[in-house]
Amino acid sequence: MIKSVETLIVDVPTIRPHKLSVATMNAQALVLVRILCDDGIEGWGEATTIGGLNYGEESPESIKTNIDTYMAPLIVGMKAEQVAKAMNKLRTTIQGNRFAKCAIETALLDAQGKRLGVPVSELLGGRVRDELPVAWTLASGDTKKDIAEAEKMISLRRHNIFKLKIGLRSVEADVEHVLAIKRALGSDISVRVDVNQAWSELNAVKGIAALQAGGIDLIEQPVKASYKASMARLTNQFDVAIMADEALHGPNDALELANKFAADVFAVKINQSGGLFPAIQVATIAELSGISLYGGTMLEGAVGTAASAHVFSTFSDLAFGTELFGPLLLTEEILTEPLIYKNFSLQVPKGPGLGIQLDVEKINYLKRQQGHSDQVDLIPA
Ligand SMILES: O=C(O)C[C@H]1C=CC(=O)O1
Ligand SMILES: [Mn+2]
Repeated sequence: MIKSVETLIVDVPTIRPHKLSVATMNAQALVLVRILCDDGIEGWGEATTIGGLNYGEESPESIKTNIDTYMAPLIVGMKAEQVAKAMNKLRTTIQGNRFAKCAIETALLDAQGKRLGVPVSELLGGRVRDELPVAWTLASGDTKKDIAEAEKMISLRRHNIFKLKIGLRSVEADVEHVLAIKRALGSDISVRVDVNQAWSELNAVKGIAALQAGGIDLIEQPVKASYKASMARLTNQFDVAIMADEALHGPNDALELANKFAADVFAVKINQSGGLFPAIQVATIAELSGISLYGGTMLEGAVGTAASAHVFSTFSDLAFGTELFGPLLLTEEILTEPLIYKNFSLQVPKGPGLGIQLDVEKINYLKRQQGHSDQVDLIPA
């Protein structure tokens, strides 16, 4: 039986300012969910947003409040081993709130995996890989610093795929920045861009043409999420892969984008999809439509990253790899044993459930005290 659902917010500073077109992040707020079951098993889940409400329509505070007030009472007392039934109750009773639902589904699956002695990946159909290639996002905003950061990552054998956050400056300035980095890193290194919806279609045509000519491999969400026809025209016009990210809020969007031929690649995210099973549905729609897959992140900490890794490990074709670097952007470790990054990849945990152990003392020390939401360290773009 599900005995209790606890939520807490943990604010963790980033290792450097992370500059996106929508916000500059100096910290990440992890919303952690702990579900206690009457068989003594506990499960952990996590939701994160990017820049409070700058990126999406849920905030860390809304996730916590909505779980505490509306979701927990619906599932407390239900059978903990009936994860699908509990999630069905939440999904049929509560509108939206994909991130909150994802955190709860993660915690229930973590507990269920521990109960059955199997990794979450096996509850999702089974992993086909134990390692996931991991891109790093260069987002200092400074060309020289980004090149130095990339070179360091390559020499550490931590990352050989780099994604650059652009869209704040003029198209010309951004293209110059990206191509300077591509030239410095050479042809063996994959360089991609994420525009985070910042371009008009006209700017996108200009920018993508120049980036394609300069050897860039992937263009992520160049225009607004709602401009699906525009995404379709860009996908049709250019050889370079166009990826949908913010346009993908779960399986229904995936179906619409696939039907409109509006992307070459889907960035699958467990939080944006509304949970681990909906994320798998997004991937299934992609696979059935000939769309390539990329394992995305909402800059989750260790719990959400481990959960994402279990999901992505089930994808047979992960042509563009993943960007599961969230924990590496944070200054504090919240696991007793950190996730393992080596040989340009993240190892998918092998133990029961998520296969991770939370450092509860550390989490208690870091957790936001009630009424201190002003701790969030955010600079709007
Ligand atoms: O992809 C996004 O839009 C969000 C996120 C993922 C990596 C990163 O730096 O930001
Ligand atoms: Mn993106």
